[in-house]
Amino acid sequence: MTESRKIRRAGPLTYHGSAIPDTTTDQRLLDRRGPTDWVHTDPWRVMRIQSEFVEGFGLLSEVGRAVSVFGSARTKPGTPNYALGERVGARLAEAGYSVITGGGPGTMEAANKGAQEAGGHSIGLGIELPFEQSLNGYIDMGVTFRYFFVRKTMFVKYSQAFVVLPGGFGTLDELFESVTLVQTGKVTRFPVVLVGSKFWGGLVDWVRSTLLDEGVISPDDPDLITVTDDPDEVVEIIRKAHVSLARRDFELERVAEEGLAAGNGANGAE
Ligand SMILES: CC(C)=CCNc1ncnc2c1ncn2[C@@H]1O[C@H](COP(=O)(O)O)[C@@H](O)[C@H]1O
Repeated sequence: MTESRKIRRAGPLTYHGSAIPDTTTDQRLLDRRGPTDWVHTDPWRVMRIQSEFVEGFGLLSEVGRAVSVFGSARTKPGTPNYALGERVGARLAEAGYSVITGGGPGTMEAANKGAQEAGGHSIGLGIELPFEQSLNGYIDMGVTFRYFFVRKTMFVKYSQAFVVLPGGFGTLDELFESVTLVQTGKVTRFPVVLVGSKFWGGLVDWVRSTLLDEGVISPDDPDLITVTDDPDEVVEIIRKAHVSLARRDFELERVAEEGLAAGNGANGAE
């Protein structure tokens, strides 16, 4: 690829050829080996971070029910895991969920493709990376973020379940961040479904044995994750979890209303 054809997306900006900066926005914020002028500019950077939140909220706030699908950026079309990603995207779309991915290649592309071809709503939340990268070609609504942490907020805020296909460090990061948010009660309606029992089996066994044996997680914690090989079951697990969470909400509301009616209303605090 010639220099002039290279592009890099950073938020609403697209850099071409020699205009592509040597570093990414995240590197300039986080990498302290760089020049120290960041000390003087960070307060201004906050405005840019804020604008990414505004843009993300603006794009996503009217998306209905949605599921985020994660998985390897390196999975090639025509492989079993790519086909699995397509089927998962399609089943979710058929069940009425918008499909949100990281907007990149591999399994992200597969899930977007499956969702789009099934007539669903396909969303990509891309990230500025040090090498050339654009959103995959199966996205109806996309935004490219500069900051990883802003993008991650969007996945959690605008989806009601996480589905995780086989992947590497990025996928593991997204998996464990979501499980931690559920474990600590930061999100309360979040099934986390791993797809591919052969790939995930070793990790799940390790969680159930080593982590439990060492006492570093609670006995119920392994149940925060469900594993399946069947895209239909992915949808079934998510539906069931949402129904039981809705029932729980209804029950909590009923108890609160009864309490109020009996004159013991507690003051809710944010
Ligand atoms: C060919 C290549 C490496 C492209 C990278 N391009 C990417 N574009 C968008 N999201 C990404 C990318 N790489 C990693 N991610 C994020 O991290 C996860 C995949 O990381 P990994 O490949 O499993 O570790 C994805 O769910 C995605 O949210």
